[in-house]
Amino acid sequence: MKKLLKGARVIDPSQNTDTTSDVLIVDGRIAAVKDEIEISDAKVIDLSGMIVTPGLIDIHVHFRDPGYEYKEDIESGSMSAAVGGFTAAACMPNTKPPIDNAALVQYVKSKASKAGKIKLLPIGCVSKGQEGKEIAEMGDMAQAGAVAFSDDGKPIADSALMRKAMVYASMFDKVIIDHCEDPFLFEGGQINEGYISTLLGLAGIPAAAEEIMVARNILIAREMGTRVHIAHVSTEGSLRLIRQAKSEGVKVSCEVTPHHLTLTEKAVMGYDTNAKVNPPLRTQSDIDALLEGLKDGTIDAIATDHAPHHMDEKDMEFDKAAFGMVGLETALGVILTHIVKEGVLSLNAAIEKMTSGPAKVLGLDMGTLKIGAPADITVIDPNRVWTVDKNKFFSKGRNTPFDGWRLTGKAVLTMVDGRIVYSDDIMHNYS
Ligand SMILES: NC(=O)N[C@@H](CC(=O)O)C(=O)O
Ligand SMILES: [Zn+2]
Ligand SMILES: [Zn+2]
Repeated sequence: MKKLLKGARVIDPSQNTDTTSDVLIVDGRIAAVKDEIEISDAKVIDLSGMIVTPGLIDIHVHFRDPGYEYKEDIESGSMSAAVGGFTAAACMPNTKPPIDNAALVQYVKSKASKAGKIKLLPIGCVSKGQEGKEIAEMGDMAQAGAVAFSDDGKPIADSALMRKAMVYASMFDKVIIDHCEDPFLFEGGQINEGYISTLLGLAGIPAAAEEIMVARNILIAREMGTRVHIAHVSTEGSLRLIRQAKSEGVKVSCEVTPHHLTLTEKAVMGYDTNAKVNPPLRTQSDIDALLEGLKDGTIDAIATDHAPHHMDEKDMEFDKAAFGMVGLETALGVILTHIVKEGVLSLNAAIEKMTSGPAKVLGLDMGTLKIGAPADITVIDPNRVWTVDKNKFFSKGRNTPFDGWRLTGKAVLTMVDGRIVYSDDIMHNYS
C-alpha cells in the first residue's frame, strides 16, 4: 500500500532539511521526499499547512506493566504516546516485578507488539530486583532487545556498582541512564529545598542531592572512558557540570522534561500533589539554566518521564502522595507553546531534541526521514489552539499540572511503519 503525504512543511533535523515537499511511503518505508510527486496508485493525504517530522521519540516513560496496570498498561501507555505524536518510547523497568531479565524484556516487547501502536523500547534494570546490590543479567537483556539500563525511580547509590555497570554496559554498546539522587541528602524530601519548602513546612530536596550524583557519574565515565546518561536533569549546577564534562570530552548526555522547563517550585503552593515530582520542580534560575542548556546543546533530548499514578495515590496528604506526573499527551504542545513560540529554540531544534537527539542517546538508527527508513512520522498542526483536559487523556493517569493550559500546536496524525496509529478529528477521513 502506498501513501502520499502532500504539501506539508517537512522538517528532518537528522538531515538538516526543512522544505515544502511530498512524502511517498511504500511498504511502510520512506520511498521519496521531494517536490510534487505524482503517482496514481497511492492514497493521498493532503497536509498543506501541516508539519511533517520524523516520529517523536520519548526516551523516558513509565508504562507500569507488569504489576501496576491500574496506573497504566502497555496498551493505554502506547495509545497515550501515539496521541501525543510519539512513535517510539523507551520504558523504565521499575515495574512489579522489575524488568531485570530477558524473559521480562520479551514480555514488554510482545505486549507492545500486540498493542500494535508505537515502538516500545524496553530499558532493563541495572541491578537485580532494582535492589542496588548485584548487577542484573544485562547481556541477556541486551540480546532480548533492551536498549539501555537504568534503576530509575532510584539512583544507583553504590559507586562501585555504577562503575561496574558502566563498563559492563559498554561491552554491549549500551548506555546506563541514572536517576541522580544522593539518598542521604534526599531522605524524606518532598519538594525543592528553599523558600517554598520552608513556607509550606515540607522537607526539602537540595540541589546538591542531584548534583553530587551527576558529578560522581561524570568522574566514573571520565575514568573508565564509558558513557552515562543523566535522566531528568533539573538544576543549574547539574547543567554546569555536564557542560564542563562535555567540553572535556567525557561521554555524558542528558535529558530534560517539559515540566522542569516550564514550572517552578511555586506550582506546589496550595499543596498541589500534581506538582509533586522527582526530581522536584526547582526555581526560575534553574529553568533559565535549563533553557540555556537546550540552546547550547548541553541537553541532548527532551523526555517526558511520563509517570502515571492512580488518583488515590495523589489525593492524599502531600508527604504521602506519589512522585510523578503524566506527560505524553502534553509534551509537544507545551514545548511548541512555551519553548518554540517563546523563541528559546527554533522549531527545528525542538524537533531535533524529540527525534534524532534521543535516538542518538540510545544509539538507535531512528528519528529520521531518510530514504529507506521506516515511515515513523508525526504530523503536527502548528496553529491548532487547544486546551488540556486531563479527563480526555488516553493515559490512565490524570496526574498532570498542565490541566486547563491553552496550548498552540498538536500532533494530528501519527504513523508507525507507514500505518496510521492515531488521527485527530480533522484527519479522520484518512484513517
Ligand atoms: N519521576 C517521578 O516522580 N516518578 C517516577 C520515578 C522516576 O522517574 O524517578 C515514577 O516511576 O513514578
Ligand atoms: Zn527518575
Ligand atoms: Zn522516571
